[in-house]
Amino acid sequence: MSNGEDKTPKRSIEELLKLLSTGEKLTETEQKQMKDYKFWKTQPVPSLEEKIVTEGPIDTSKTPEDIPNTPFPLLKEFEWSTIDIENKDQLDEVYQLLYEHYVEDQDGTFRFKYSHEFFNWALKPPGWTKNWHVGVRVKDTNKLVAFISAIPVTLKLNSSQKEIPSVEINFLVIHKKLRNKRLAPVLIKEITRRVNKENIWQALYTAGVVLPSPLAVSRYTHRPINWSKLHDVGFSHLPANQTKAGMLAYYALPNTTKTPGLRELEEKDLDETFKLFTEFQKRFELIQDFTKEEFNHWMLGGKKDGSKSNVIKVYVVENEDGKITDFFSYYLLPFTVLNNSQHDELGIAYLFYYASDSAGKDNYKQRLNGLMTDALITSKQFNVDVFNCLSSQDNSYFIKDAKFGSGDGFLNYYLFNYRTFPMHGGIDPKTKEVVDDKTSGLGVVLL
Ligand SMILES: CCCCCCCCCCCCCC(=O)SCCNC(=O)CCNC(=O)[C@H](O)C(C)(C)COP(=O)(O)OP(=O)(O)OC[C@H]1O[C@@H](n2cnc3c(N)ncnc32)[C@H](O)[C@@H]1OP(=O)(O)O
Repeated sequence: MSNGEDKTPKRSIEELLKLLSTGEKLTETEQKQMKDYKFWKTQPVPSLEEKIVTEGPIDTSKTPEDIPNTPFPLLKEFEWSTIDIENKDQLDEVYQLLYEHYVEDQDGTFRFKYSHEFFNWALKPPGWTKNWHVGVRVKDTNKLVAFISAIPVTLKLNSSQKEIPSVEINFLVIHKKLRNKRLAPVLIKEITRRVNKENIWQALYTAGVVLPSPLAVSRYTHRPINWSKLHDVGFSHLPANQTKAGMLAYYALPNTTKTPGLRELEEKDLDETFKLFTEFQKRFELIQDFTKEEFNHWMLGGKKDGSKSNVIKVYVVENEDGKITDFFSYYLLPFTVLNNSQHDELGIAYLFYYASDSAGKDNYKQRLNGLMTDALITSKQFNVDVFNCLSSQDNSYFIKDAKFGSGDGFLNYYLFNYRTFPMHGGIDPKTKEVVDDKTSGLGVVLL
């Protein structure tokens, strides 16, 4: 390290990704056996060693009437609190809890910089209900110390073409001081109760930790956009045989996009883009079966007043005949950087949904590479420093060529109360390396 450089310990970019995958270590958790999952072994999920022979729901015995009307008991110091995220103060409390406790960063240097706009997008898709934004408070002080959320989704498995009314579970968080006290199972049971009461029996969720039992595993990859800033904040180290100038040159991107007809999505494009997307999604084994209304929500960032979203960015390609042939989208969720003299924020983009009518054709790989390079280029104007994507979807067609590097964070995908055959998550099951040019089974993107 040269004189005058920041004293922040240098983290490899791999460690950044680990951080983004909520800091779980695969090797430790992998060793845990089914009998050790005291909570999960009681739940309707496939066990770790189970060979799936038929797909379908696990427990079909219950009806909403069988489900208790009252919340699960909590220790007497705590109480349940349904969070009204339309109330600014309550939304602030969720923000604060996630800001301080969601990311497992040992020295507390990096934190997700959520915004109200982000939550309005993530937690309020069509059909959302306040009842599924579940908090736990300390009775004495009213302090919010835990949270879990569900949003309604319809899932579809290519194998059966069956629609599965479900929820997506996300933003499970417990205050650091209340960890390892078995509160997570109580939160999970309570959200299950609330969802079951609405006659929904399946859920999709992802986690860095290995639980019984992942239906697929994918890997985080990241593409430096502003390498020198990543280096400044300690995310990227300089490889021994490289110079800073060499790294900058390697990751340099043009200022203008290359795909003819590429432009930002406008509301008038939504119908056509939705059709293109729905067709494209048939490639994958597990998808969210979006309604038009849901698609509009996710693409417009939940904005109803026609103003532009600061969270989700969507671009379409319109050909010479005025037809939408491709689109891509990514969302922005920056990190706040603490204790750094040069930077207080790190811009991070996450690849979201995309589609191309060249899928399955000879030029598909080339087309996708062009589109993703354009995605990287467009992201510069939103101060993105690193662009992330998983090895899911068709991402292995461009990850390597577009200079995404593999992180050591992995993301496990789970279905609650449903058995499916294992799906390809874009990595080699043995080496865990991102494969080349192979459609994964995963057509779902969770925030
Ligand atoms: C039909 C409707 C169904 C709806 C529900 C569907 C299921 C939804 C499932 C939730 C999907 C969430 C999706 C996301 O949001 S994934 C993001 C999770 N959040 C974080 O990583 C933020 C930082 N960490 C924390 O806040 C805590 O460490 C959490 C809250 C994660 C655990 O708190 P804590 O560390 O204090 O532990 P405990 O003593 O209370 O409890 C220990 C038990 O909890 C099991 N555990 C640990 N981590 C997870 C995890 N990420 N998913 C599921 N289970 C998990 C663990 O194996 C053990 O069970 P078992 O090993 O003994 O069996």
